[in-house]
Amino acid sequence: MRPEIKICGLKTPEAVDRAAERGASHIGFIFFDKSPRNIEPDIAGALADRVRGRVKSVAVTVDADNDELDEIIALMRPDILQFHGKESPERVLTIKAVTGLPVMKAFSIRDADDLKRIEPYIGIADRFLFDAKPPAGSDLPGGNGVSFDWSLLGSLDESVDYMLSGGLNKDNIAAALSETGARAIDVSSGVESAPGVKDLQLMDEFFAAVAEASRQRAHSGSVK
Ligand SMILES: O=C(O)c1ccccc1N[C@@H]1O[C@H](COP(=O)(O)O)[C@@H](O)[C@H]1O
Repeated sequence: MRPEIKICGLKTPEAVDRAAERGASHIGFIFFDKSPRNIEPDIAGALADRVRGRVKSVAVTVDADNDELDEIIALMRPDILQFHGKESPERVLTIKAVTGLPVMKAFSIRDADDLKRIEPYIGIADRFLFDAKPPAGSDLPGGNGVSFDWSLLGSLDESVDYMLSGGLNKDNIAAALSETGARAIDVSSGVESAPGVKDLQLMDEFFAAVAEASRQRAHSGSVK
């Protein structure tokens, strides 16, 4: 079965429309000043409106305060909040209760201990997102185009619902799916021609690579 696909860091109508045409399940908008993908909430709202009801929109924030979240929710009207910082389980719980929105909590993974950090969030976060640790010196907690050791996910309980992220692209997505059996994937810089610039051709090639990998896996009878 084809995984859910989130295309993250969108900034143009063309890229939003192409993601929807190709069957993206989610589109993500980045609210982080230092990111080349940073976008204003009202612009993100207008972009999300193009596909509202067909593709879920995700607001990606990093330790955002209440005022920032209020503004994003009012102007963008996201379907899901993605927390990509050090938000505590209590913070996730509070924001869910106050906003009524589902929260996807991101974790950066390098070793098995990093995966243990999800434990206090089980039953609180609606989904997890596993990304790589940022390279030394990076200003960004995500969107760095680097992968982690996917075999680490083999230790996860089947019931843990997650999106696989970090350095995915058309050339490695088949291996990533085969190794992890991920039911949802997230890509940003792997479909860009330059930081923050989505490339429609690379997006097409990514969707095609996912479709081909999914066909192969169905053909081989893989259940992972
Ligand atoms: O993309 C960013 O600039 C960003 C900034 C701050 C927090 C998260 C960010 N991106 C997230 O990281 C994943 C992985 O990106 P990539 O595919 O490795 O480039 C991306 O999908 C966003 O969810």
